[in-house]
Amino acid sequence: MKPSNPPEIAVVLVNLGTPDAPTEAAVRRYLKQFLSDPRVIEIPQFIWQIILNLFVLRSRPKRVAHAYASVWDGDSPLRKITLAQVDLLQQRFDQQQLHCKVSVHAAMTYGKPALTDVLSALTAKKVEQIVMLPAYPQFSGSTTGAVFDVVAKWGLKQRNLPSISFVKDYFAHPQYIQALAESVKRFQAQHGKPEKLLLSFHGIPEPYEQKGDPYARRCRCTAAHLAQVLGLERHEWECSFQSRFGKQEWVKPYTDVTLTEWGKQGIKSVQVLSPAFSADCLETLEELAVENRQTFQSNGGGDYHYIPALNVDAAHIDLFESLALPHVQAWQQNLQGWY
Ligand SMILES: C=CC1=C(C)c2cc3[nH]c(cc4nc(cc5[nH]c(cc1n2)c(C)c5CCC(=O)O)C(CCC(=O)O)=C4C)c(C)c3C=C
Ligand SMILES: [Fe+2]
Ligand SMILES: [Fe+2]
Repeated sequence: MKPSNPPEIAVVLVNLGTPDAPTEAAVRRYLKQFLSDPRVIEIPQFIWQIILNLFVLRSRPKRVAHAYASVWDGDSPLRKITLAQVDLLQQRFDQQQLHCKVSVHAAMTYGKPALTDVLSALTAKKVEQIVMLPAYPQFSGSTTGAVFDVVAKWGLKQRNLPSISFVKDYFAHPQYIQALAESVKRFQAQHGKPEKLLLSFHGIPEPYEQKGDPYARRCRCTAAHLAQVLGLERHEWECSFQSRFGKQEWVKPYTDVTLTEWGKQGIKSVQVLSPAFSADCLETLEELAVENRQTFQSNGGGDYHYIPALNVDAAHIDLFESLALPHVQAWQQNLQGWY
């Protein structure tokens, strides 16, 4: 028997997550959830939970809440931009000649809108085809892997499961590289070409890479593709890693160390792009745009500019559409007998 309504396909754009408010209490709640994920912190949980609760969650939330307050724009930039991306992607699917209804949703691995709530709401609406689009250009177990985990854990509690497909990542997708290149060219048309372009990616602990996480290799690959499309000589750009957390070694070179060295060398102008972030957030608007400027300039460096993330650029939404559309079309084929 056919269902009375035509089937609906859902696309879920997932990002990391962010606190509900720029307050110490909200940041503590968010960090507790985020940093309790064994995908993020690979220390045995019984030891880590003691360190987390006795030390990290006592000292870090106050400082980090202050940083969030400095970038808060009525809401967390990460959530605001993700919601805007979803609206634009919905408009794209509304314009497609498809037989099924396609609905686009925002979700976060930690915080709100919670991915588990989005999945439950979709199944309550009898949506049986879901395309997961984690907005991480470079796969890492600590980010995209964590999205898989949330979906799998949610699935453990469901008697009737939807069909779910995943976009793994898009670190060398020509539309992604082209969108980054165009954003750099647009920025440089206004601000001129710098002596150095720094491609600064969020880091991961070095042992994660040694154990097989492909993230840092994919970042280096994105950087090399982008430099090639921009026609840069090797001395004109560098790839580095930022946002270290904890005491262990992270993948290198470090962004702050690179900027310190460049400052000391008297580099006159630097532009920084952060291709791992699909939306501007604390790590770009505060750490890159403010903290690292200070690091570079206090060490003798000159002009410093942060180039915004792809955010709601039309080329970025085009890319999301290209990534999700083949999955939507495949589901539509499967559903053909239903309408
Ligand atoms: C071991 C800790 C961490 C790993 C591994 C890690 C990987 C990782 N994170 C992102 C993207 C984002 N991270 C953000 C914030 C953030 N990241 C960590 C720690 C690790 N990240 C912390 C503790 C925080 C919170 C802020 C702080 O306390 O310093 C954000 C921003 C969220 C926001 O609200 O704006 C993003 C986005 C990637 C891509 C990644 C590895 C691939
Ligand atoms: Fe992070
Ligand atoms: Fe940071």
